[in-house]
Amino acid sequence: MHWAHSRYMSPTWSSLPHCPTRWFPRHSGHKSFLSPGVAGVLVGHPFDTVKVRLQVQSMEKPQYRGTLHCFQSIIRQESVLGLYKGLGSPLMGLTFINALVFGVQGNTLRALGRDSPLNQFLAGAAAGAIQCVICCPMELAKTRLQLQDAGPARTYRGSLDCLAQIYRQEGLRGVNRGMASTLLRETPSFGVYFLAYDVLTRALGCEPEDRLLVPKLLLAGGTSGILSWLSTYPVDVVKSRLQADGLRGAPRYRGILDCVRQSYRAEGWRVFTRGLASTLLRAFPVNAATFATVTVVLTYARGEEARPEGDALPAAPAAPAGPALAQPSSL
Ligand SMILES: NC(=[NH2+])NCCC[C@H](N)C(=O)O
Repeated sequence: MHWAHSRYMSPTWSSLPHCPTRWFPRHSGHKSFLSPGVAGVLVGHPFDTVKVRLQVQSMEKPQYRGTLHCFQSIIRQESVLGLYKGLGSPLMGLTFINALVFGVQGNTLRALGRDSPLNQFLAGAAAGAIQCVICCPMELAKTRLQLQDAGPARTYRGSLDCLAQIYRQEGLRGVNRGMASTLLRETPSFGVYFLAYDVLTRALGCEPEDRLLVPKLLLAGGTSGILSWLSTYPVDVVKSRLQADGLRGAPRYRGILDCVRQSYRAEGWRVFTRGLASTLLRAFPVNAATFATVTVVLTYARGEEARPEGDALPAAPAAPAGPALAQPSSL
């Protein structure tokens, strides 16, 4: 794979205005708010609720026997709406998060200059770390609402009420509970997320004129989502436990290491795989839709911007002398 031959200079690529990054150009931030976020959240949230319930339940007297039993129990005891508890939080946060993620990734890759596997990972990791500013409080509210009892006994009336109560009682530190574990989860996983997408779209030969482009983007996006969740899943279990801690009684954990130690002692290493099946069932469709939509929309947007009013696309400059460019999979 000729990383030295940037796909920025490929004929199909260079007919567009200078696009500093392979997928998400520097200005993609304000464009990538066009995320398919709402559809993805509506499809994925039930799986996320099941994941959180399985991650946090105590195995001393487990309420759920597994993924399917958890789905059935929630629907039976809380109706389908039980699967959508805490929905407001990701709905409010996701557009900002996706705009931040794709904007930071594109700008960082541009700043790093060379498109290489390491830089793809680093640009994704930077995006993953920065979006934690929104992701952590968003997931704190989501997790607590997904776990709280229903009815008048419920602690929080909604996501904003949850964050407001926590802020009043514990200040900014409370609203950012779980920030360290969120950073530990998101930074490497977003690096894997974008690197995997880059490698897979090249391997699949994704090109603008490819009639199988969208199925290939969906496959690459969904697979990248699964690989990214697998890469740091045990940290996600710890994060959920820390963000749920104290919801029903006195806090149990003194931090990440104490949570790992207590969880392992009580339930063995399998505790760090709780809810994994539901997570992977969610990860594929949500990320397939996210990556495919953002890539196609931005490619179209770039094509539109490149086309001067009424003129044909500028002719691609002759390929630079030297070895033939590797067939780029860039769009
Ligand atoms: N924790 C991660 N795996 N992050 C990367 C994927 C994030 C993506 N927005 C999702 O919700 O699936």
